[in-house]
Formats: sequence, C-alpha cells, structure tokens
Amino acid sequence: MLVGVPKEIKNHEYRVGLTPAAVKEFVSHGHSVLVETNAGDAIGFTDEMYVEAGAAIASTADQVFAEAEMIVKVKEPQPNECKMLRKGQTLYTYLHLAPDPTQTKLLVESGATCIAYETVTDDRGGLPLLAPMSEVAGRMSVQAGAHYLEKAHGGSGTLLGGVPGVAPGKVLVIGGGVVGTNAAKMALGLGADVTILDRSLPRLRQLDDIFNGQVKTVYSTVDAIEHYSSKADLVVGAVLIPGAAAPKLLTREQIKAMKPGSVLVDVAIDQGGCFETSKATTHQDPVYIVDDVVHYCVANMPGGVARTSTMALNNATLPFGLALANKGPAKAMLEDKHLLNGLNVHEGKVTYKAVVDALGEELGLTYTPAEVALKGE
Ligand SMILES: NC(=O)C1=CN([C@@H]2O[C@H](COP(=O)(O)OP(=O)(O)OC[C@H]3O[C@@H](n4cnc5c(N)ncnc54)[C@H](O)[C@@H]3O)[C@@H](O)[C@H]2O)C=CC1
Ligand SMILES: CC(=O)C(=O)O
Ligand SMILES: [Mg+2]
Repeated sequence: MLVGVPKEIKNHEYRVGLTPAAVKEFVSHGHSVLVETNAGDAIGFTDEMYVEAGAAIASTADQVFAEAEMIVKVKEPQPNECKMLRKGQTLYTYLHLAPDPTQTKLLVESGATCIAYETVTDDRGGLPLLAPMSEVAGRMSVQAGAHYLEKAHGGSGTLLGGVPGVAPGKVLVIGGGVVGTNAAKMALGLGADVTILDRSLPRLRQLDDIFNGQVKTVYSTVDAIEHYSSKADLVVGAVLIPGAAAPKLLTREQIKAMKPGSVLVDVAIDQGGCFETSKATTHQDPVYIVDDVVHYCVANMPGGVARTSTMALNNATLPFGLALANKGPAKAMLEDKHLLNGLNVHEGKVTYKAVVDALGEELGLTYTPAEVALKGE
C-alpha cells in the first residue's frame, strides 16, 4: 500500500502522523511511504531521516493526497484537506466529528473511509489511540493552569503548591479518566489540594487506590460541581462520552460564581467542551476571560509538546496502521472489532452512532452500522 503523510496545517501543530521509525516499520512490511517535505522538521525529524527510513519525499500536500491510498495524520482534516480526499482512500487520524458539522459534511461528501483514532477501543474498555494524547493533555492542563493563575497572565495570583504557612490552591478535576488522572498526578506533584469528580463509582474506587487517599474523590452531581467549582482555583474539564459531544457540566451562572482570577482548562474542548462558556482556542491565542474567569480551551494541547506527543502517538497508532496496510482497510476492520469501532464515515455513510445522534438532524444523516457499510449490504 502507498501510505501518505502530509504536513499538519492546524495552528501551531507540529506533530506528524508517522515518525521515521514508524516509516521504517511500514517499509519493512513491503509498503511505500510518501512524506510531505518538512512534515517533521520542526520536531527534529528531517526529510533526510525519512529518506533514510525508506520514504519518498513529496513537494506538496496535493501530491500526497493525490497519490496515497491511506493518509496518516494527527489532527482532523481542515476543509481544503477534506476536499482532496476521495472514494477508495482511507484517512487515519483524529476526527472529533460530533461537535463539527462542517468537517462531517465534507467527509461524507468525499466518499473516503475515515477512521477516527479517538473511537478505536480495546478489551479493557479504554480508548488506546486517545490515551497517549490524553496523558499528555492531562499533564499539560495543570502546567497551563498554574501559568494562567499568575497575576501577569490574568489569574488570581495563587501558587498551586502554597508555601509553609499558606494553604495550597484548590484544583477540581471533572472526569477521572486518562486526562483526569494525569492532571491529578501533576497537581498533586505540585502540592495542590486536589478533588476529582466522576460519575463512575468503580472509577472513583480505582482513583482512591491509585492516589492512596491523597486526592478527594467525589461522585459527580450538579450539586457537587456547583459546590467544588465555587471554591476552586483551577478547574480541569476532562469528561468524555466516547464519540459524542461533551455534556455542558458547568453553567454560565456557576462560572460567574467562581472566584475572580480562577482558571478553567477545558481539555474536553475537542469534543465541544464541557463548560457553557467554552470555545476552542489555539496555541497562538490560548485564553480569554469570561466573568473574571480565565478560560484555556486549546483543542490540540499535545501539539504544544509535539516531539513527545508524536512519539507517544506513534507507539499507539502503529500496530493498527500496519494492520490497515497489511490486510487492506476493510478486512483489517472486519477482523478486529476494536479497529471497526474507529470507523466513523465510509463511502458517504456515517457509521458512528454518537455522530448521527449529534448531527443527524442538522445534516440529514442516518446511521449505518460500520460492518454493514463495509460489506456494502
Ligand atoms: N484538548 C486536547 O488537546 C485534548 C483533548 N482530549 C479530550 O479530553 C477528554 C477526556 O479524555 P479521556 O480522559 O481520555 O477520556 P476517558 O474516557 O479516559 O475519561 C472520561 C471520564 O469522564 C467521566 N465522565 C463522563 N461523564 C461525566 C460527568 N457527567 N461527570 C463526571 N465525569 C464524567 C467518565 O466516567 C470517565 O471516567 C476527551 O474529550 C478527549 O478527546 C484528549 C487529549 C487532548
Ligand atoms: C486528542 C486530540 O485532540 C489531540 O491530541 O489533539
Ligand atoms: Mg465571578
């Protein structure tokens, strides 16, 4: 198979779909790889390294999209990229379709086979291709929060760790999955006072064990969110209902009632955000203020530490990517229910139910089960 890797074009996005080491794996399995020039240059993966790994270098994205049978990316395709996709071509990347009608419509129109990293599953009920970036974003969320709590950056002037004689800052993490656990680890490491809310009791039990009682775990209710957010210095939004638009858990009223200069980091912004006042921001312009509360809502946080993130992402995407190339996409998905769960759009049909639930009415879409769409029944 001819695998294509275009350069990412989202704001300050320096990650790349395949590392040179991953290219070498594809080539060693008999595949060809075409990488757009300078695709990895910003993070130290030069064209020379890709050539040494066995790739050919394309001078434009157009060439990559025109020639490749499978496009491997990181972020969701931007409108001009969607328009270059075609029937018979596979797109393997993050999509986050539920909050994004424009992209959904364009991918349906393209006829391409579109696999979303974030909905591929594993045997333990996890999301193995989302997890590495959630680890990164969870850890970054506290770094970002601590930064924006500084007075000069719009915050209240609170040091999360406190000092002897002064109480530490309060961190509220809503959603105790991968992002939430990693946020809690970092916040605890800084010496903050950490509370995690989740609506899964088994998960709260696990968190209590993991943190050996050092973080407070609280069952997530409207009342708990209201109570703990009003006392927090930093709130991290880390909930997920896989593939679906994020539920709005913190209302404008509750945000208004927060302490002036407190900080919200809405990691769930890639699924539309879990705070009523959230709107996606970029690394170039990451924050804005509503009712004296600083909002950080960067939709591609791991892009900020693109070198670590690219390597972490490739560790997870490589085995599935190789299966798609080795067996062909349809056979690979039909033989692996977890990879099949990644299929969101195929030949104009939407094959992920939560996307149809979110956008079906607006776009006039109906749901086709992935297996049915692939078998052309
Ligand atoms: N902005 C960015 O750059 C990035 C964003 N993300 C996003 O972060 C979000 C979280 O991802 P993960 O931690 O991997 O998901 P996860 O599935 O590991 O954890 C989500 C947790 O939210 C909990 N939850 C669901 N509804 C809840 C509610 N009403 N109240 C409290 N908890 C609730 C679930 O029980 C689960 O424990 C996702 O939207 C993901 O796409 C991930 C990586 C990067
Ligand atoms: C998961 C995601 O949105 C990201 O890594 O950018
Ligand atoms: Mg206020």
